[in-house]
Amino acid sequence: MSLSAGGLAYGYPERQIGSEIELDLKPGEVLALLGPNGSGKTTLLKTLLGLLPPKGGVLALDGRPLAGLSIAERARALGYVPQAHAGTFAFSVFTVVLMGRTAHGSVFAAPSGHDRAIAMAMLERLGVAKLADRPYTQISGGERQLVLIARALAQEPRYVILDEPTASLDFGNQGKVMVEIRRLAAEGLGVLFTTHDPNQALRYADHVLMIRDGRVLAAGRATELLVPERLEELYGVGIETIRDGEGRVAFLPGA
Ligand SMILES: Nc1ncnc2c1ncn2[C@@H]1O[C@H](COP(=O)(O)OP(=O)(O)OP(=O)(O)O)[C@@H](O)[C@H]1O
Repeated sequence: MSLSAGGLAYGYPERQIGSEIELDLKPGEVLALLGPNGSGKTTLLKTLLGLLPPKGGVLALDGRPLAGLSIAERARALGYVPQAHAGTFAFSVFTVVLMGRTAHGSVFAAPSGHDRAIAMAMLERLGVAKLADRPYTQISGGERQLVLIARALAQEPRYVILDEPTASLDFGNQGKVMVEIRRLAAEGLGVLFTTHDPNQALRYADHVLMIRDGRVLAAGRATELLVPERLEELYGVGIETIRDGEGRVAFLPGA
């Protein structure tokens, strides 16, 4: 069981962004994807989700080629939390989360009581149940991010893919979301997230995939890969390492 890519080339119709990507995300595991701006992280996520067709190589979900799965099968397996943008339509927050349930029913069927209960439970889990009746267009960027996570979880997927899930969150909510990510893995989901913060990857991810210019720079266990030399190579800046008395480290950019 895994979400895997082998020799994957990916990009847009007119433009290849990355190639030779090897990736294997197992249930119960957290994988952090790190790379400089424009290195191809979001495009890779969209390819793993089946939103962009691969330009080469193999993509498989639990051993089956991703391209052979129906949209509904994919939606039941893979939850996606995109970077939060202001919505166009003033659906209520509750309706946005309820949309995550369409993966489990007919697009035309009315949501069941069970669907509504799950949507509300996920809003509560993310601490935003009080926003349920508010228009999605009239909540803050950070609140939108939490609502999008609730929507992905309402899908009850086996894998969750999050694009910079903490980018617009305050310090407290960053911690809350990262703890939630660990909790999802403990419940058996495979979790893949992108981040610009190596400290977050070190603290919350089991494995790390570093990409630069669409190529794998390094892949492996977070504790082994997240060292200053490697981060300097990835980001092209000096890195300062802070250590506490118990051997824990944190990194600061621009040393
Ligand atoms: N729709 C598109 N068509 C063509 N090229 C695109 C498109 N969207 C993004 N790109 C290009 O693809 C490359 C990778 O972009 P991508 O968004 O995947 O990077 P990223 O690593 O997620 O960046 P960031 O950390 O800044 O969010 C960039 O050069 C970008 O300009």
